[in-house]
Amino acid sequence: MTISTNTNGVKNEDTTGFSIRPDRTLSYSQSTPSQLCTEVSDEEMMGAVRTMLLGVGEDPEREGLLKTPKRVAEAMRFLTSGYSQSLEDLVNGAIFDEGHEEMVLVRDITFFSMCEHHMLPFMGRAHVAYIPNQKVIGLSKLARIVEMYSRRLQVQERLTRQIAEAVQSVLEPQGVAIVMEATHMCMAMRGVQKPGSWTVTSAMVGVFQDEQKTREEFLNLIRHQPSFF
Ligand SMILES: Nc1nc2c(ncn2[C@@H]2O[C@H](COP(=O)(O)OP(=O)(O)OP(=O)(O)O)[C@@H](O)[C@H]2O)c(=O)[nH]1
Ligand SMILES: [Zn+2]
Repeated sequence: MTISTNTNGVKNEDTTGFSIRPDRTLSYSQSTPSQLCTEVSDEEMMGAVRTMLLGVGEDPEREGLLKTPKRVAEAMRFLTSGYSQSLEDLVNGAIFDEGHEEMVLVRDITFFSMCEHHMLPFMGRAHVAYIPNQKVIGLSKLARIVEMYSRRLQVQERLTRQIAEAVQSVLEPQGVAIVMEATHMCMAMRGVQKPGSWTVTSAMVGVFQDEQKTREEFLNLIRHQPSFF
């Protein structure tokens, strides 16, 4: 099976050549540098924030900034907490043998991540679909998978692919389809300064890649706006 990842469109050409083999579903991109995280103490992280405050010409001793290093260190720990989670713990055995073989789609899963180039946020919505091979997964677990990989330093393409790989590895379904739509603060607040631009990435596995009809059904379902909220 091959995952195709595309930017600025949801067409399905295989642009990456990335492939999942049964013997390496947890490839490098799934690995977590959690050991590195624990080697740096909170005090060291706070010291680095203090240095940054000095670097931007601020006075870390002024009242409003006294607790800022601690707050920033805590915020960074939270925003990267996905490094210390595992897929197995997250799924918690919530896989059910339902004999279901039709598409399951959880759409509009909001996510917040941080770009690894600038450590600035990018955020948007993820749409996660799969076609079961008898087994289904607890719906919230799909959102939790999105959350775990989002809470790391990322590029959107890798994030999209990791979610697809994760669903594939825990369920072994007939296919997985992911579309992520995000806006990047490093492109909005700084640099090229283009607020309002959206980046769309997709990853298609199995039948979603092989069968145009299945892919189109998925793309149609995420186009329609649900009306409840
Ligand atoms: N493909 C991809 N690029 C990203 C993502 N997040 C940020 N980038 C880009 O990473 C690139 C880094 O480019 P550099 O030239 O090294 O850094 P820079 O000088 O800060 O670039 P500018 O943002 O153009 O000012 C920029 O083009 C960003 O838009 C992402 O998720 N995917
Ligand atoms: Zn960036």
